[in-house]
Amino acid sequence: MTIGIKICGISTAPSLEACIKAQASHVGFVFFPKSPRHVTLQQAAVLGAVAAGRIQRVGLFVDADDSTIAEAVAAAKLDVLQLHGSETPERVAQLSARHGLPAWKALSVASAEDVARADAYRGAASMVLFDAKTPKGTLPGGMGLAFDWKLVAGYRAGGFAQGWGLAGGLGPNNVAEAITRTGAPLVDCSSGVESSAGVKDETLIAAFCKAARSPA
Ligand SMILES: O=C(O)c1ccccc1N[C@@H]1O[C@H](COP(=O)(O)O)[C@@H](O)[C@H]1O
Repeated sequence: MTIGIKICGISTAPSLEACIKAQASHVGFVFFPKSPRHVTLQQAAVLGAVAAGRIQRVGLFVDADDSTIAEAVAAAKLDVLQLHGSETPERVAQLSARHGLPAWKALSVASAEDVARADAYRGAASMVLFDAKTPKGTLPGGMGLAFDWKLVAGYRAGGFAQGWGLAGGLGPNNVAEAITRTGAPLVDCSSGVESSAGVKDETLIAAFCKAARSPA
């Protein structure tokens, strides 16, 4: 099985090139002003053009309004929407249909009940992305926090056309074990390949991608 690898929070051309060189499948551009990884429309347009046809471009949004999403899709020529807030199944389906793009729904997980919430998104989202629950008042992701992988081990993603993904606290040192223990077909990493918040490290990007293709 070819593992999907998404590196999120790309905001510079060198880090984008590092993802392509390391053969990641997706890069994420964060359209959430509270994030240290937020990109402007101008940055997104440049990065989106460089990425075109070389790697899939994912736009990350947190309960964003229609115009924010429409402007980002147009600027970066996004291939995928990643909805990382409290978007309902109806909102996910509406955005996917409006933009003609697959939509990934991120769900924060701390219990089996949180994982079961994915059922409501079958047929609406093309993928469910399980991430750790973060403390109140902090970012809803990108915090380097992991959850108990046992909760999603062997997850059956029927009804999600693109399957499912694992995020939260992944890095070069634990991604192989995470894949082996959960069977996740896609892994997503942001802070685990950074030297400081929002600053990607090209060596860590390469190490993460290599480790993800070498299950423990
Ligand atoms: O990366 C961010 O800044 C971010 C902000 C708001 C929501 C999600 C965000 N990132 C996503 O969070 C997960 C886990 O990140 P990490 O690897 O634990 O740092 C990942 O899906 C990112 O896409």
